[in-house]
Amino acid sequence: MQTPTKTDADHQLPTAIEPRNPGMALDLDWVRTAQANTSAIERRAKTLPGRRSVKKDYQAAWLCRAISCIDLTTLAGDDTEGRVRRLCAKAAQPVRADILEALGMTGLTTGAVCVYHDMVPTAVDALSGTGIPVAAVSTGFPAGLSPFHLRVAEIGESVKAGAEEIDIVITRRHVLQGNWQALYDEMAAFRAASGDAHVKAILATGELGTLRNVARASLVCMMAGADFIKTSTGKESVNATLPVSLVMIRAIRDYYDRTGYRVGYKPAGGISKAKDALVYLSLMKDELGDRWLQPDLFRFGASSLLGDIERQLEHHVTGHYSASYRHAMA
Ligand SMILES: O=C[C@H](O)COP(=O)(O)O
Repeated sequence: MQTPTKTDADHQLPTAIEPRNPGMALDLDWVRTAQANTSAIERRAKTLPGRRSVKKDYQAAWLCRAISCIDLTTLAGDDTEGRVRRLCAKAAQPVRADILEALGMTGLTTGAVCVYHDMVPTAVDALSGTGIPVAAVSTGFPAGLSPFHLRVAEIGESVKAGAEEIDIVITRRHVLQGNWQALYDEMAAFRAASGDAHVKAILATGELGTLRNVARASLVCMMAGADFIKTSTGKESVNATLPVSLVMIRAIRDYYDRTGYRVGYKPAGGISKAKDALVYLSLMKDELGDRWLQPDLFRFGASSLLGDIERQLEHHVTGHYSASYRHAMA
């Protein structure tokens, strides 16, 4: 794995986000021919975790890169303004100042803060002046089964409240019934309602039945203008996995090869260990190349990953874990 240098401005601050994917007409022939060879995908996925050892010296730089790609998330029924403000403070200073100083790193922030619509004004206020965007999960998250006009209206409300990124959830039924036109129309309407905001399409892959459905739904959402495709809400019983990631990443590659537009990728749900973050970064680099290692094209949707990365960075810098960490792990 190539090493990002500590002076690399790319991982100092998230890249400004512009809507980039204009979408295209629904190409049903392309959708229907999209396949996923499940056993080949699963074989390849099994080789990923142990295949690359990132040299220790490089690890800290890669972990900082991972931080810059986190959508730091709280999506709980008991979220409060206080919790969201603490999360935003953490997004603006994700790692203790002494650790960052020892790493020679400045200006490191997470990629975004991700909250429910109701918490958008609080997050926008708390992040004011930091340059960190707020991502809102809209459209009746997580099931996405509220009336269609309300889902569209919720997007408009989130944008009005200051969300610069909108994470929409698709109707799984459209995928399970192979109703690609309905999925395309839904996604296109969500894209239009988002205006200039950046749109991430949550496929809820754990509920789509097959990897082939994941491949097809990925293509349709990109055709309808999604700027990112995202695995999961974090609320399904199966969330981000490596096989699903391979399928979605390869759909992104096919879409880029055919249209010239780069769509981002966001694995979300259950990613909580620094070593898993390194596997995902390595997967992105292998399958899509360095350009997809920037926060405008890659995000982790994660509520607890940052804590583990911070502990690993502390260990890297001081050679030991804090007493509270040792106590917790004892
Ligand atoms: O989109 C983000 C996910 O909801 C976060 O899931 P997590 O709490 O398992 O990290």
